[in-house]
Amino acid sequence: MKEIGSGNLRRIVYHEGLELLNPVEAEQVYLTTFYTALDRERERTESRRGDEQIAGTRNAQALHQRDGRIRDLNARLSRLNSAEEGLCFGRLDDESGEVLHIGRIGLHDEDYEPLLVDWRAPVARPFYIATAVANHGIVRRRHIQTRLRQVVDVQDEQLDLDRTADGASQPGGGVVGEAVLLNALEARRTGTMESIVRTIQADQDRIIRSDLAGVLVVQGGPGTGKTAIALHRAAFLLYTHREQLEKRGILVVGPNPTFLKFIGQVLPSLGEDGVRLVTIAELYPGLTANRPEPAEVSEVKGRAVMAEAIETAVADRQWVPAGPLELTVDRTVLRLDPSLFEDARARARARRLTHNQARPFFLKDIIDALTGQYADIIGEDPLGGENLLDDYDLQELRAEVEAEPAVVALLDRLWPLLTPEDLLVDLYGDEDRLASAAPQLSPLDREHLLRYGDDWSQADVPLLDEAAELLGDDGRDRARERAERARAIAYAQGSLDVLSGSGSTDYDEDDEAEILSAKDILDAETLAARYEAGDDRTLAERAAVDRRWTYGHVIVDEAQELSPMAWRAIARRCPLRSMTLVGDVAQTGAAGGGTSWEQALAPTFGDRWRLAELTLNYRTPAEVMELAAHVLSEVDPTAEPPRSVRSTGVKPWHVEVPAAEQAAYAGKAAGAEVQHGQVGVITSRHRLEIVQEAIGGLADVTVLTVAGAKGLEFDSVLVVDPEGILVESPRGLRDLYVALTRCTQRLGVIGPLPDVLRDSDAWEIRS
Ligand SMILES: Nc1ncnc2c1ncn2[C@@H]1O[C@H](COP(=O)(O)OP(=O)(O)OP(=O)(O)O)[C@@H](O)[C@H]1O
Repeated sequence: MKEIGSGNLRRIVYHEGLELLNPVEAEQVYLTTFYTALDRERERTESRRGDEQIAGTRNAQALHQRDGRIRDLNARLSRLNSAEEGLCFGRLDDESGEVLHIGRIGLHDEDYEPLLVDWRAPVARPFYIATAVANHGIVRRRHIQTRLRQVVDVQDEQLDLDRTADGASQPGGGVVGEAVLLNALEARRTGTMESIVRTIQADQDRIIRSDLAGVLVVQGGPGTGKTAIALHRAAFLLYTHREQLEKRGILVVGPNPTFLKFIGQVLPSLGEDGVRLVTIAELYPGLTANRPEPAEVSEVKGRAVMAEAIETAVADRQWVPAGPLELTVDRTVLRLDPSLFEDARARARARRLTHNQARPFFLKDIIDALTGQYADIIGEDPLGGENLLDDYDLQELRAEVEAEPAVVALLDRLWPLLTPEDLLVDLYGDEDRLASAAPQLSPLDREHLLRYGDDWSQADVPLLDEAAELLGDDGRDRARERAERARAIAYAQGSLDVLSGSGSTDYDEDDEAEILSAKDILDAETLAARYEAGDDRTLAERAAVDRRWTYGHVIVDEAQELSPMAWRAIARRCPLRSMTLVGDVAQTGAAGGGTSWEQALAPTFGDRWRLAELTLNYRTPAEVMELAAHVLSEVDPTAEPPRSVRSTGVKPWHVEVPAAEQAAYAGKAAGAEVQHGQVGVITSRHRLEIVQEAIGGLADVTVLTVAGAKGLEFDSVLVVDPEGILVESPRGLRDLYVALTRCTQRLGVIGPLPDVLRDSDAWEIRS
């Protein structure tokens, strides 16, 4: 598509006399033109794809290029399809009367002149940031509301202070497109997050368009749009740096699977794939890490000292016996001194390889020594002459030593081949090993780690990852490479079959020389290249099975929850350190999470990160935020609560019911609240089951603990047993703050009020 020059708005005049129409009718004319262009582009793309699919070629390289083109066309088609809903939503008029329409994607007319501008293009930016004071040359911003392919409303903001326009409003309240924004915020929630592309605010836009390079931390209170921004930033970065990011992709890390489901549709609705959404538990391929464990255990596992503990645990597996050892090979007794092992270990370690990579070098040293000693004994010349064995004999002896079970067992004890899982199972299962590897931990902390079994919790994942780095290839990676190679061969073979089966296809004489031959198929390098081109898995699928996959950009949501060990695992996935980390240190629930960004990030990133802050709350009504602010001031007296952009006029309600009746009351109240939309019932961990039973699968009602509710939102929220939430975790106050700030409209609290909320007259008291 033709690029539009920054700040140089094109005049687009399609129909004479448009200005005589009312704004809705005038915009309808434009909109119809855009949809015509969209349909045309779709048809063109479909027909190009059809042509590619039936095109015959006998040239192997051309075949692969064709597959690549089909993939690109598919991506283009899904982008076009995703733009159907709300294709155009804005218009800018500049001082010279030029007009620019902003949409979900860019479109051009038959002459390749720009028609509709992608919201991410630089020229679209004034739509989000222009104000009457700094208008970027724009005199009017128009918000266009559509349903299906019809314009239903337009709202104008006059940005030229000298002009007066009929029906045009001045931007107010510090927000852009106030009426449209408030409409969006008032709308009932659907249970999944939606794109905010129509109403991104100026401070959010600055973050979305911030440079790709470096670590950007976005701190903002509840509802300030951090998640929404992080996802739109991913879409922006993919658009702006497509070449760079398409190959490596973007990783989005979220707190739990429910949250990932909640946000999962935003990027596809913006026409973007190439993004992998995961929880920390999924970072380590081939493992399900869902074993629940007490918070204090996870906290110990997340501490930075565990990196040293893992390193020492690996070193401890490179064992040197305290005294001399004797081994018998074919009735010959060999005596081995500890210094032999020490020297071999020092030489192997000096190679600076991973444990498994260094192993063969260590083994070779020991076997050389054993074979030498063995040969000295059995080849000794009784007459005192030179050793009687020749090279052939020595080789035989060496083979004998290598095969000797006692030698194999000894070598496995001295320097075993280890998987990360082996290392951790052995470490957790042995008090002495733990004491040796983690002397920095107290006996109680080590007791927390002590366990038998090989199932895993989320907090184990960063430790397994750490171990994998130090141990290196344990043979599984090679097995994976072999499997990939087998896929490549199958792919090449498939191509060959297609070629040999398509004898009737026309082809150039020149192509003949390049016909895939058996020799080509056996060429590993060619195969690898072809495999890349022929791999039809999505980027997310390829990245998911490869622990060492590194991404072009990493986004972490609810980043305050990550432990130092989790940060190390994340940083490994992005050596370029191009990251966006969004969160709120006042909402930290995990015992090992951070309560200040400096403290959380220093061990991994030092001070090499930049901070952006958000202060407006788009979710929680002012009436609810006023209450939540009491809790925040207990969490951190210096923290400023985010300012709600709207109030609903509805007071939060509270009812004091005895503990035994709270669940039943919640069931009744939830039944009444569903008339207002999606209901979230948030309760303490120990009341979860009983409240779930009382709700009994009511449609549009979700029962969760605070940890499960992180990042989510509902039209109405019922907080059941606030005291329980407060006392059952050392971060109880922060948990209560999170629970109170999940609603977009209405809040009810069931159970005795904690002191921090008691004195407020913001409540409607129910009996
Ligand atoms: N510019 C905007 N236009 C419309 N809606 C917005 C805008 N910014 C935020 N929102 C809405 O506000 C709500 C809160 O946004 P989001 O969940 O991204 O906030 P958050 O900062 O991640 O919150 P929390 O920290 O509480 O999880 C969402 O419904 C989101 O769509």
